[in-house]
Amino acid sequence: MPRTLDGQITMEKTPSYFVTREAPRRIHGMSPATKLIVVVRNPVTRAISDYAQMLSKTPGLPSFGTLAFRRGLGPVDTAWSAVRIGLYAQHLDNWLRYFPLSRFLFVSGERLVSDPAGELGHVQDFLGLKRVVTDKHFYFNATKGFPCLKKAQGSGRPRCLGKSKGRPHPRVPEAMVQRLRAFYRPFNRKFYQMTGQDFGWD
Ligand SMILES: Nc1ncnc2c1ncn2[C@@H]1O[C@H](COP(=O)(O)OS(=O)(=O)O)[C@@H](OP(=O)(O)O)[C@H]1O
Repeated sequence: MPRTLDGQITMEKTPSYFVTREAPRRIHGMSPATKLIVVVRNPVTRAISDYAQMLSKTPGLPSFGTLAFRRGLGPVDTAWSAVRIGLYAQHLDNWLRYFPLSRFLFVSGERLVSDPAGELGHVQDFLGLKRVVTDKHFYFNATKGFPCLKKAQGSGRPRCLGKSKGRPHPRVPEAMVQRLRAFYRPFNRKFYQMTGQDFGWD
């Protein structure tokens, strides 16, 4: 990590930290005062999004259903990373052995799309920053189907996230979606209890 002067904040972003067993111990060892921001979205949509990303890198991958369910139709395969990552309560359990809940901010991935300024308001408050980023900074880009920045820093031109963000998802049969929803429900409920936040996925 780069050195941080007084008045500066160093940020590091890696999605896999949240699900990496050794990460909480190591990060706590580096600084127990670290603030932790976790963006979570409906684990079913998350799994499909993850699969879309895998498919973009490995065309010809087996179907979503083949990977998500053992023997194609059997129980949900929690060994598959796209499924396992969505077990947020289990991952959080591992972190809470090292950090109290007060060091976490959980950002709703859904609200980050529907109300980016609102979610970033919480982020700024959590970090003890003045609310500099507001709804004035965003517009909804109908082509992209997502909010984008009105002016990117340094260029003054609008800026959307890249092609790998906000990709179309492959169609997954509704029955599979429902089975996954039912599978995640108890884990989601536990996560709502642990965080004191209802993310509205059920
Ligand atoms: N403003 C805006 N523009 C585009 N995309 C947005 C935006 N806000 C949130 N998202 C959601 O971000 C999802 C991709 O983020 P990831 O966490 O998968 O990215 S990464 O793991 O850091 O590569 C991506 O997921 P997919 O839609 O499944 O591609 C988006 O839903």
